[in-house]
Amino acid sequence: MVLSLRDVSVEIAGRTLIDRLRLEVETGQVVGLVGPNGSGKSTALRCVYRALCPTSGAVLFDGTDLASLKLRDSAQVIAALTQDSHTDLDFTVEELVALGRAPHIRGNRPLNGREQDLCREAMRRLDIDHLADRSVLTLSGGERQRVLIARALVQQPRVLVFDEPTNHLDVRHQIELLSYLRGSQLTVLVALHDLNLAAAVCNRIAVLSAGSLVADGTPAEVLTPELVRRVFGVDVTIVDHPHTGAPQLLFHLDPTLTPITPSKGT
Ligand SMILES: Nc1ncnc2c1ncn2[C@@H]1O[C@H](COP(=O)(O)OP(=O)(O)OP(=O)(O)O)[C@@H](O)[C@H]1O
Repeated sequence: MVLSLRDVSVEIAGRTLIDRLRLEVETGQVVGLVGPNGSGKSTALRCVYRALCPTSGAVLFDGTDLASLKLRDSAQVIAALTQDSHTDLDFTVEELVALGRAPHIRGNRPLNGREQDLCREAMRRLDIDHLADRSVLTLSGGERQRVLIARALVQQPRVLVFDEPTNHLDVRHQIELLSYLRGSQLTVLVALHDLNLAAAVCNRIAVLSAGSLVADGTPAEVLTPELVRRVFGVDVTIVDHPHTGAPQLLFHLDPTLTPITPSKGT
């Protein structure tokens, strides 16, 4: 087990955001974290990439409590793409991607030839090689997201922690990214809102609701109409994907929801 969340709880200002979360991620698996807004997905991931310390419980990497490792050592093995990833500094795309090597570099050593090849390969894979000399400040949301993903890949981590990596990406780049993650043999813990993408890419899906784990299993085990109704409050019909057999959710629109109109006399 490469990554193991053992009864992780997070309390902030007297409120329990995560309640005794137990989650295992095996080497080479893609594990999806899904749940409604505010259910605690980002909070759980923050404990893994160490932006937060659990109030109780522990996150183990290869059996070692992450809290006992230097930040630099854990950054060598865990790379994160987060909701808080900033790109508000005037770096070029090439420079920002190269920063992914920072945890592996002592002092001001320049990237060696192998590392430069790695950066070029990541930029090619993420379809941003043509943007290499552009300032990241001038990029579109999807281009910026792809730069941050490339930076995480050149870190060559043992575990990738991705918080909504498909944000801003058009459908082709979403499919390319998730196909890459699925085929890469990388160990990935990824928060996703799109349940159909989660079903297509994840070996396992863990479902959070109000800070608690309410289901954990294969997509077919977890994504049932009952669970989707109970956790997300929407009705779905579930069919098997004709090529892969993965569950696909067909959502029912709610005909009782009507537009908001101003009340008379206001
Ligand atoms: N620093 C904080 N202080 C107080 N409350 C917080 C803090 N960080 C998160 N929360 C609250 O904890 C809950 C879980 O937030 P979190 O961002 O983990 O949810 P999420 O499942 O990632 O949501 P979303 O799908 O909207 O991104 C939310 O109600 C949020 O308002």
